[in-house]
Amino acid sequence: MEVLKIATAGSVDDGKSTLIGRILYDTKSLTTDKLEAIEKTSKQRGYDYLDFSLATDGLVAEREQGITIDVAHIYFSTKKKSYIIADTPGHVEYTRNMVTGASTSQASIILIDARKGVIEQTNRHFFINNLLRIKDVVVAINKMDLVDYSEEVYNKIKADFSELMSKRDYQDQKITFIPVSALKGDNVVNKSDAMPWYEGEALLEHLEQLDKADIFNVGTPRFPVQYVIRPKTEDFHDYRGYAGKVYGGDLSVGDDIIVLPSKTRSKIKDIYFYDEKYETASRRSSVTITLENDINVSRGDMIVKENDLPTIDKQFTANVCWMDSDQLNPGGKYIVQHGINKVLAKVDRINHKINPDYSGFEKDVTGLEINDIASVTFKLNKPIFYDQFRNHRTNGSFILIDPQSNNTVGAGFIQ
Ligand SMILES: Nc1nc2c(ncn2[C@@H]2O[C@H](COP(=O)(O)OP(=O)(O)OP(=O)(O)O)[C@@H](O)[C@H]2O)c(=O)[nH]1
Repeated sequence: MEVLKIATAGSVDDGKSTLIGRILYDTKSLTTDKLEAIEKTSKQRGYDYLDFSLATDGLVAEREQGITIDVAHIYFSTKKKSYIIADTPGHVEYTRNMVTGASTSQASIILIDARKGVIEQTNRHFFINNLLRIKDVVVAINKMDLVDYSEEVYNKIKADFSELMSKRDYQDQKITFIPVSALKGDNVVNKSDAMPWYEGEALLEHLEQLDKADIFNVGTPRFPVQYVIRPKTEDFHDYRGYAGKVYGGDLSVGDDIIVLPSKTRSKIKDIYFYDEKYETASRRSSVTITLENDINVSRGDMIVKENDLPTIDKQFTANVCWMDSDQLNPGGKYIVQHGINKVLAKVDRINHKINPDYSGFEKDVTGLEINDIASVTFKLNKPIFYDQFRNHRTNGSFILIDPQSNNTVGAGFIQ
């Protein structure tokens, strides 16, 4: 079943927990004991409604105590899709968590409290959605019940948000505005009668009809070889299979390919999934490939289509989100982990720091602090095969590892 990962980030009390709880409740994804606990606690607190924010309370409590949870993941399914909601707090000190949550998401929900409208955190959240090329963004204007379901309020927020949209550099992003009340359930899973002026879909209806082709970057296939399979048995004497996952596009039997870095040419002979043969390996599937020619392919090599090569270089510039309490400085040495390859890299220069609220750039920066986002140029001690992040999310991104502590200290998106 298709899996859709959605990033959410919001500021305190805009109703994110209630919205997620409402989705879980209306899709019947809550367990009976959880539901009973919500009913009981809501009653004890004297509410005449169910407090759905309690559905994600366990996660919230953990986060407040500072235990383990950086990004909480919530799972539910409908008949059509499986969903993963990556839930992060929206404050500036959580920028790195937002980046982590959003970097693997295909869609995102930006929540706005109808009474407050567009606030600073809305800017930051939208900026990260742009930086990470999230294709489908839902702007959910919540608490509509508290503004008398007013079309005027909705239109004003929509107009303010559209001003933000004029600042973004990623124009392919689809933005959908939905007026909701998470508490009352208006336009969350079910379409509401309270806002007859709104002609669009309810939030979940919108997510349900998102087409794979629209939200995933489909195009250029990249196949990093994770493992070379050479069974030394009589039956499979000449067998050499290359196991890995196809990223970004499909590969088919008969495709003319090139193996990097050797640039040897061949053709795809067979594609196996377990012991079944397939004509095509679609994007994100894990398969074993065999080639027509007997050539030398090792773990860490990449199989790509002949007419569609990535950049092969020892230098690149990337937008980096710095995640460590020690500064990143020019001259600093880190390990770039790009796919399964690890290469030693040196920070050549910090080009500029980017203010994540769309207030511009800062030049002449001497170091990056935790949660900073900046354009950084790296020099590597051997070439890697990369794409621009805008064209290929997997092959255009990497993590930075501190060679001493082995900690992940940053995430990067190649420009
Ligand atoms: N009237 C009304 N109240 C809402 C709505 N959505 C949320 N609330 C209330 O707003 C308050 C905050 O909601 P939460 O869901 O806890 O907000 P949150 O954004 O998850 O807050 P944090 O977890 O603290 O970040 C609660 O009292 C909710 O009952 C809504 O659509 N209408």
